[in-house]
Amino acid sequence: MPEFLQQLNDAQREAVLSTDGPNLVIAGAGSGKTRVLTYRIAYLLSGNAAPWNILALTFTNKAAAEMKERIASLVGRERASRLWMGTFHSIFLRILRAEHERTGYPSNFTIYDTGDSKSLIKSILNEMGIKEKEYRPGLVLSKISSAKNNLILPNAYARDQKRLMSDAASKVPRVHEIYARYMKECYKAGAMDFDDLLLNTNILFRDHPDVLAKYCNLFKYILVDEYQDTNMSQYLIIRKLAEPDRNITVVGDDAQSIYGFRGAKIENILNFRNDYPDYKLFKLEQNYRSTQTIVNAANSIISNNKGQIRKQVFSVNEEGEKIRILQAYSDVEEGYLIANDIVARKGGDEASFNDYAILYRTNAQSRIFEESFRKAGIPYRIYGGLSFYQRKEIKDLLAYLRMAINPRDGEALKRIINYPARGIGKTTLDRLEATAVHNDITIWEVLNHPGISALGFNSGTLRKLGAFTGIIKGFVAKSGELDAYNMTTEILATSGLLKELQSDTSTEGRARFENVDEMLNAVREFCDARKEAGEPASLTDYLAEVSLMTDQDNENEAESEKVTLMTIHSAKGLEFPYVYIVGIEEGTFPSPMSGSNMQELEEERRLFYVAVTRAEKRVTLSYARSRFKNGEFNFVNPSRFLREIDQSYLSIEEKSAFGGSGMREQSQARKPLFNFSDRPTEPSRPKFSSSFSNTVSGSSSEGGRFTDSKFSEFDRISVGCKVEHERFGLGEVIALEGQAPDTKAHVRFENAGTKQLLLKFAKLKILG
Ligand SMILES: Nc1ncnc2c1ncn2[C@@H]1O[C@H](COP(=O)(O)OP(=O)(O)OP(=O)(O)O)[C@@H](O)[C@H]1O
Ligand SMILES: [Mg+2]
Repeated sequence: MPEFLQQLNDAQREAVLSTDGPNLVIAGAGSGKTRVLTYRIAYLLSGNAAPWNILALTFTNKAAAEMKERIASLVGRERASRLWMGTFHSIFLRILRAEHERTGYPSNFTIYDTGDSKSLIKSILNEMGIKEKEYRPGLVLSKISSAKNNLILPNAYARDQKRLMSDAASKVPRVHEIYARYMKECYKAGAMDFDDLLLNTNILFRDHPDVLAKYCNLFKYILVDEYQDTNMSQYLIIRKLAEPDRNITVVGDDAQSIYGFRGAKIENILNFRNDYPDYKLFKLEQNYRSTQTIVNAANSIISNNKGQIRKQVFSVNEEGEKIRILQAYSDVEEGYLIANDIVARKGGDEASFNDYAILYRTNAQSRIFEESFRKAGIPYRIYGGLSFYQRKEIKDLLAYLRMAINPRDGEALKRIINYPARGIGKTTLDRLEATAVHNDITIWEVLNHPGISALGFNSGTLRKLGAFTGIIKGFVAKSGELDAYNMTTEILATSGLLKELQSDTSTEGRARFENVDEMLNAVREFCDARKEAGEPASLTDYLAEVSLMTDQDNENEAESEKVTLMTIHSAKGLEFPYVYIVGIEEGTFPSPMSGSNMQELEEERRLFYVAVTRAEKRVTLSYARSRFKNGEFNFVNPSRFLREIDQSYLSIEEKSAFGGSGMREQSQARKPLFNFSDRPTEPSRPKFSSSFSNTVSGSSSEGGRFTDSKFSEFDRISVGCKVEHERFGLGEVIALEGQAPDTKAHVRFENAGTKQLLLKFAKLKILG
């Protein structure tokens, strides 16, 4: 037995050593599931298995890279290379490219991201005479995505009564037609969206048994991480590939299933038992990641869910600090509280910014923290959201690169046909597009068709279109010879993009230029790394890598120290010493959508469990009492999840940007903490209750303490006063109502209309 297996506990080692047959590892967070997969691969490699016979599917590219690194350190880089390890999307993209002749797609098919897909749906709606307002492209796309992930093709969709009824209920009864057209357009454009990568793999394996047999033979061992979040499409691929050897090991935790909204099925775990009745079950119970307090608190959260597989999780690490709860008056103040907290705590043991993570429910929450961190001088890195590759100038350049390898790519073409401006207007493009639709060809084919001169364009326009086509053809010709880097510099120079960017000397313009320069660096690094590893560095390879980046794969990851900001979804599988989970309010977390539905609420609770279990040493939870959301200012209630944590693991910290900080542990409080009267019942319409500040402080006098220190300055306020508000700007008080501390001011703002503001929360500056 290799020495490195000593680095596992008995249960983990058993799971690693069971190399043949189906294995299911079900275990709680931080118990070493990913570690078992990693060591299992190392163990297989230290025996007779060849790396190319091992298929390991991870949730992110980053997880795959880290695993590979670890395996290399255990068995040597040579053995660890050539593993089939990556996300479902990247592995099956590779197979679809290799087998493209069977699928009818070009080998260098493009991958449409969500933006491309939505844009295509908009064109289709336009053509069908449907208004975008009536059929929101995002909604249509999510319905198409759900169908694909359940392997329902357009014809089957049109017969699927349940889906048709659901569409009718959402007032979008023609989704099935849009779906059929969408599929056709993607195929014509030589493009696949993310779901297609899985769907087409299923179709490939279904229609070409010889291809399936080839990969079944190749993959002697199959391993899947985060199995609880696989969807139907992924499940079927794995099941097919695992035959006939059935050497399949999956690890997962039903309590961490958080992608139900995207079609992931916890039932896949139960199916595993039915599909492989001779399976071996392994349970890991010791959490190595977190303190006892964190593990116990997380257990108390998840025990509120009815639908779950019961399991033990314990920690023998130190007991650790209690879970802290910070209360802020507003979302802006929440940002400051946390920035101050990090500044105050960093130092001594807490030496590095890398040790801190801020986790939120939705990407939109990041802005407040970005601002407060910037002001406090805290370096941060942000994952997901509007990433580098979604910036306009980068998408423009990427569109040129895409055209160079696949000019049929309609979304890329529409993006750049008149950028930089070359006098090809919207009317021209509309006519080209209409002709393409009418003749069932692509815009590129229209441009290259001899009949284009008969479409009624004047000679000037024809000349401009010809020039554009010429430029793209030049790129296509070169893309076979040049590597990704040389191709990119060539395109920048010849397309006019570089000149366009250089001509804008404004601050924003310079920033755009620097971003493009940064991308050029990234392409160069990509090429160098590929060449060093003896792998191809073509434009096609580069674009595949960029398209398949997940929210966890931060593209400009610097070595420097930074606080991590990310959604809870993208924090899956990761760990940080100090974790802040923010915005724990009804209507934010749980999200407003989950208010009425038990299943969705349980998914939100699992998400909360995932968030808490990312932490090694300390968890800090925070909520605000008011939040600006969807352009509206709302008073909000603390989340029901706070009440669900066993209160013996909590401590409340009262801090405020107005000064004053005090910490009390719950054990010393006289009243239970979350026995508050404004128990949320209608999360989608949060209502304010002034009793909260008393209840949370444990006694009314402490609630009063806040009032005293903060509101005295408002004694000066009167009708006619000029005031300034952080968001609404300058205004004048036109009326006052109610008694302190619940006095409300009606303020007419110069640029924001009249607002009613509760003085104790509004942070008004009185100008006189
Ligand atoms: N036997 C062990 N000895 C020392 N450290 C361990 C052991 N098992 C796991 N760990 C460490 O505990 C942490 C959690 O392990 P791992 O990430 O594999 O858990 P997991 O079950 O995959 O968690 P999650 O459910 O969050 O994905 C890691 O830092 C890992 O290195
Ligand atoms: Mg894991």
